[in-house]
Amino acid sequence: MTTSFEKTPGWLDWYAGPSRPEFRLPDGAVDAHCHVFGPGAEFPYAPERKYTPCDASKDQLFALRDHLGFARNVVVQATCHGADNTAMVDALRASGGLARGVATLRPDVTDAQVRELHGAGVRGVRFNFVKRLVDAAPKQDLLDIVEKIAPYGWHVVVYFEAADLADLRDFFLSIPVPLVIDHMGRPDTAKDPDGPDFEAFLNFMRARPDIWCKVTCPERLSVSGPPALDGEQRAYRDVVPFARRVVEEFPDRVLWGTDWPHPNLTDHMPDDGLLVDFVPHIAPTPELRRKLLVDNPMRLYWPDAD
Ligand SMILES: O=C(O)c1cc(C(=O)O)oc(=O)c1
Repeated sequence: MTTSFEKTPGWLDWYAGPSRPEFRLPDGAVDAHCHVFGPGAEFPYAPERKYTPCDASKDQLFALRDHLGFARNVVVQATCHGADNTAMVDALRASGGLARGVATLRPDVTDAQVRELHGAGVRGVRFNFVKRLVDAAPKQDLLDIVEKIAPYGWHVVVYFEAADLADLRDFFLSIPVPLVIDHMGRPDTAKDPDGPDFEAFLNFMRARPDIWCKVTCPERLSVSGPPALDGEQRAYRDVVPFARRVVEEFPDRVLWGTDWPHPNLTDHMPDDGLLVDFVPHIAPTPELRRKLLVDNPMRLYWPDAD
């Protein structure tokens, strides 16, 4: 049986034929936030999904990895697959150890299932608080999940909007495993990077030494652009001061990734080669770049690698 899906109206497909980055990634660089979508005919999208994407397969992801010069991927379960981690796990298994994963779990997940995911390369669970992407889960359910993953040394990836941090902060701090924040907690980049809102985010990061941050998604966070298209080397300038503050204050707990295939962008689809060229602007020294792209993700996802 062939299953076909109709993309959400206005869906922007990932950028075909990205440029080769001018910035040469350090050896062993990890794309620490990316997704696979389906293909829907093989790995159907979840009935409870809030969007239906274009397909973005593991082979296409691995081709992008090689083209951009990354060595490894961290594949984060996309919400369009709900808690069915099959497509993500299939990518991990096909990667020959070059991909780790972050899963979505339900509270009734069994220890045997967590163990199997661990064996496939999953090292974290994602809790999503972005209302346009998921319906809210009861906090107790999330804490029950934490109890099940903690023995495996996993972390919790949290995705939330800046405006919700004040309400979520105490809950986050009650989670007894490391936390990884998606997309810098989605700051409003029209505001002052030195103002009280971003300071509240930085203060949250200061609250515990095991809170990590992905300084990702300038294409999502930028208000004034310009977009990473047509060779633009000064893309998303308004996001730079935010990301740079995080990288400079927390050099040992920042991660970077492409966010390919960039779900739910509505304005433009970036050239991923030019997105890689954004990195030196937020991590201005070779040492910061090595930490961001190699040392930190390796410590979190491949701690046993040589
Ligand atoms: O902002 C988004 O729309 C988004 C969605 C997803 C997902 O659907 O999993 O993941 C992301 O990292 C970002």
